[in-house]
Amino acid sequence: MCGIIGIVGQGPVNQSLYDGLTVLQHRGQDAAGIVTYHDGRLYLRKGNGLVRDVFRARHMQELVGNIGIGHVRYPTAGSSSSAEAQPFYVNSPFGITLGHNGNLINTEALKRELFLQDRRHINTESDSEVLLNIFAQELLHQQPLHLEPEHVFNAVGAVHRRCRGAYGVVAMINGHGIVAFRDPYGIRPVVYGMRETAAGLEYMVASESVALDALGFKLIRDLAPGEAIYIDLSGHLHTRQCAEAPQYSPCIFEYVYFARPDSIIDDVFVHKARMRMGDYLGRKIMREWPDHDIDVVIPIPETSRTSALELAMRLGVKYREGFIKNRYIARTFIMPGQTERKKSVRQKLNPIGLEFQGKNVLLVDDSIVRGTTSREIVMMARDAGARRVYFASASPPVRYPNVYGIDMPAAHELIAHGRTEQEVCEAICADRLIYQDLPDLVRAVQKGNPKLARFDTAVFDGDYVTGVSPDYLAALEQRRAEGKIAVRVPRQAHIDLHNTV
Ligand SMILES: O=P(O)(O)OC[C@H]1O[C@H](OP(=O)(O)OP(=O)(O)O)[C@H](O)[C@@H]1O
Ligand SMILES: NC(=O)CC[C@H](N)C(=O)O
Ligand SMILES: [Mg+2]
Repeated sequence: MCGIIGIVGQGPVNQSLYDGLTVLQHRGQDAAGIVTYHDGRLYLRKGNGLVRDVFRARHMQELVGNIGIGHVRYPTAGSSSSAEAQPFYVNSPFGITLGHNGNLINTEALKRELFLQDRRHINTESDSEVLLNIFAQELLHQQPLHLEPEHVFNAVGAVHRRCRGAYGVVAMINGHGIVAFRDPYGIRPVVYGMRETAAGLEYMVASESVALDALGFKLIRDLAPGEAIYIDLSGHLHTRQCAEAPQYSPCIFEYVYFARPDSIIDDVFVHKARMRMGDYLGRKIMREWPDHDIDVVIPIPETSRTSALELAMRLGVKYREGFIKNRYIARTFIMPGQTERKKSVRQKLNPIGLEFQGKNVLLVDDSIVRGTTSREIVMMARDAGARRVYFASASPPVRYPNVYGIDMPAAHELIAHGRTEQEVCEAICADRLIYQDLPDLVRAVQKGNPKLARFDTAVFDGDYVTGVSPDYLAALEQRRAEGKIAVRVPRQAHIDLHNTV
């Protein structure tokens, strides 16, 4: 899950882009990038690391201009190499830079087309570079001498026809403006807003509303699935539905884990959705285990806190922050590489012994994916003296790969794949395991916006909104096993094509 941002301002945007990216950091920790435009030139800085590590004062000073875009990356294609950090750049037509959140599922076919039909060279394994070139090629097809919104929207329409998969995109067209769009299913989120300044109105697009809040922008609305927004250099805003048959199906995992709780996505407060997840899970426990002997509910920080508190209230059981999180360790799940993830769980969380000693504890997490966290944490609870360790997951068993921008392309990595709930319980060494039911998860989100008739719930039920062939999934599994997807590349051990130092 990456984070994207774009600002058309009335003054320098470098600091606002930087600040916005730090607020979106939870969506991608592996690489970050900003590109600005000033007086006919683009200024790009990108590299591996957290936002605070990638941009030094000397870079910030060089990122001049009143318009720019930014990206934080969590790789789901190619490798973690800085050559695949975003925004990507292509020089024709106009000079376009692009940041992408999501994942394409027809990358290889598009890459072939780009070469055979358009003689375009793709220099990395990143699907985002392919997406950029498709957009660029389609813009070129419009043969625009003077770029009009019409041309931009036609190009986005063609992207929708050619690209399959998930994409929330922000792109900057040199000398013209910023365009953002969402795939026809709206799998990945994109919002936009505005800020009034003494010099005039400024516009911003971002993956999550929390980035707008932090910069003092007022949320206008989400982009609809398939819709594009184009803000030109003089600050005029244009929007257009560019897809032929858009169908709202946002990714439900944004609500479970990815998004910040203080964001509003597709008119649903993430915080409230998580509260309802906790409440519904509490009701399930009361239904199925009315004579439970839980003494205390303990969340596994960070994300499960919201749902765990509601769950405890529903059960009428004490809620205690029994694990303390080291605030300097980042999110574990989005780290590339299982060794790094595993090590981080223990570094990140430490139990407060007295909350566990002699008690039957119910540990609550938002999800169990690979089981890295739950396995370790159950053991830590036992080591801390718990009598019985029960585990509850605010989402259902994750049994199927994700192909839309979450790095779980292979079913064999998922602890619940091919296992019954009882077998997962045994695998994580818990005394009892309770999962949320899928209809309850859907209800928890949908209650915030009843107009959302469908979600992408593929990781739970294998129903992919874009359709995915078994062959494609088998090939992914194979490529992952060969270490070819989101591969961890040692930092500094590569050479890349374009980057400012
Ligand atoms: O079963 P797993 O493969 O371990 O994945 C699931 C865990 O990973 C995430 O936590 P993470 O540490 O990434 O972020 P958080 O601090 O926001 O909870 C998520 O909240 C679960 O705790
Ligand atoms: N998580 C994402 O959104 C990843 C974007 C893109 N597929 C990449 O790997 O860079
Ligand atoms: Mg967690």
